[in-house]
Amino acid sequence: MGRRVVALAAEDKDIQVTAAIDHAENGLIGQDAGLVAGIAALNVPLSAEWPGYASVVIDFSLPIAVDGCLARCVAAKMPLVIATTGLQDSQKAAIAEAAKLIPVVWAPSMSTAVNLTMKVTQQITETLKNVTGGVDIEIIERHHRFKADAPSGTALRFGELIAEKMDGDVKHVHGREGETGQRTRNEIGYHAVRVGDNPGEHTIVFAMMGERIEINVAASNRDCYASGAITAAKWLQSQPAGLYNMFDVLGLS
Ligand SMILES: NC(=O)C1=CN([C@@H]2O[C@H](COP(=O)(O)OP(=O)(O)OC[C@H]3O[C@@H](n4cnc5c(N)ncnc54)[C@H](OP(=O)(O)O)[C@@H]3O)[C@@H](O)[C@H]2O)C=CC1
Ligand SMILES: O=C(O)C1=N[C@H](C(=O)O)C[C@H](O)C1
Repeated sequence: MGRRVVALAAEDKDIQVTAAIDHAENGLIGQDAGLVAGIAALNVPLSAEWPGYASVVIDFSLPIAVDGCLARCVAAKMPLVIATTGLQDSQKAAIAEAAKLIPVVWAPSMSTAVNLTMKVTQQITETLKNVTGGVDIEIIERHHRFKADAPSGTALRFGELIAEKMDGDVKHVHGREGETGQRTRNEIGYHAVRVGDNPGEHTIVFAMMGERIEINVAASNRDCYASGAITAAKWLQSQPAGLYNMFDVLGLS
């Protein structure tokens, strides 16, 4: 993702890429970030050192890197867009604390299509939750074989948003195996598929007795996430300290 963010940001006349950060052991440290991204040289070396200041920071990394990134941004008062998924609850709490001091956009999917689909699935849930015979809601996500976390942050967010619209306690069930017994009413099932180079696909199934709806939202490539993060970064620069998500950025709140 870092490569695509650099490449798309470099094409944007309103953006100057001033730093590209990775960890010190990365074999590409010292090489030009533009060349690493497959575009012309930017005269910005990929570095493990943070700049003193940048007007906004975009983080696509690993959970282990997020705490340090957050600390740097708070110390230098830099607005931060966090796209990394698979975070621990303690890290989510740290993000909320940091957002009291700096503006933060945090979202498991920067894609416009995904965020719109989240709204649609909430609407469907509200309409179907008390349908005669009941509705079973399951979330199937597909991603590339390199993905390190499961289920995807986006699938979990779909589940949270859908659960907000259901009545009573919701049980989140991750995969099924063995003598599971019959499906209970108030559960949401999650299924993580890892295949080839899939850039991200989510299918939300609303199944009733006799008919069903399946909503599928799929990326053709990863640029929807990179350009969404860039849109978020531009928007964030004029916001006060606070915790925002892509609904806020896209005007869907
Ligand atoms: N919100 C969204 O829309 C999207 C979110 N994501 C999420 O973004 C994250 C990154 O995805 P992706 O680019 O595919 O993953 P990659 O593993 O390809 O990239 C992660 C990068 O972070 C680097 N890194 C590791 N540790 C550190 C550190 N301490 N400081 C700085 N950089 C570090 C890695 O370096 P090295 O390879 O040397 O370890 C690597 O270059 C994932 O959590 C993914 O789920 C992805 C797409 C969209
Ligand atoms: O790792 C990925 O590739 C993606 N991760 C995000 C997630 O976990 O939801 C977003 C997108 O689906 C791509």
